[in-house]
Amino acid sequence: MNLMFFKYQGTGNDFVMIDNRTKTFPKEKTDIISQLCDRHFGIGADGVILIENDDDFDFKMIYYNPDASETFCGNGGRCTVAFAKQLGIIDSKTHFLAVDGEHFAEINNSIVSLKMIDVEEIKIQENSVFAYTGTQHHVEMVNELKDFPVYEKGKEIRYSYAEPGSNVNFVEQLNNDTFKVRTYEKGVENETLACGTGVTAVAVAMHKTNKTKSNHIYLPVEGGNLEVSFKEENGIYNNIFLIGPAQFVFKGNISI
Ligand SMILES: N[C@@H](CCC[C@H](N)C(=O)O)C(=O)O
Repeated sequence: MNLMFFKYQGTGNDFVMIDNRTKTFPKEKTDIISQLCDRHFGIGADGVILIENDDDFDFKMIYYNPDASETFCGNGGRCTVAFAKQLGIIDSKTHFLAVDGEHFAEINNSIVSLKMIDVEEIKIQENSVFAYTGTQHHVEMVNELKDFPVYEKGKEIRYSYAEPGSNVNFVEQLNNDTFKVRTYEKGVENETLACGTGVTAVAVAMHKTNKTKSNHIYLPVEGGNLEVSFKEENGIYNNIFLIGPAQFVFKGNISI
């Protein structure tokens, strides 16, 4: 079968995007997902995203990690909004459905502001924080993040959580509202250049543990700069927005 794909990236977190409104993508063949993401034998990506029709929303986003596990992806969500605009499904504002629920978003000159789910689950642990932001995130502060062994330590911590495990974010505070982040992603099983649900977890974790009083946080990552703004009411974080660039890279056809 010949498959048309679009490649997008958001702060270096890159995705193969497929317009599956015709429902022709063979979802049951999970090895195809890994093949498409393979950087040597496929297109190369941190995940695969399908856009499908939905009766009640502008579209439905389906996200797969390279190991074919399904979850939500923040940068993927931002890229999906840009892709929906390129396909002519939306103009500048949208309301769409994903595995973690509904999302609102707005796109202006390739900058996508994506409303994330409310964060109710924030667990303060001995030297870290765990937060659920559409997927599982461990947040830990370290010194000298530039030289920190993100892959080795991330892999160890990722498997210390019960199935499905957790993504692992290492953080260094740069000033009162700015935190540098490097993330080990489960499902990719490696460090990626950025993680949207990850920086969202970092922003709420830093606020919750009084590392910042700001509700608009700047998050430099390996692939660029992200921002997260939020409101906090009785320990629950709502009106959370993940903000950053989402860019089309190229399109093509691949035989699967
Ligand atoms: N890069 C993503 C997160 C993708 C999902 C993650 N690997 C998981 O399994 O939870 C993001 O931008 O949020």
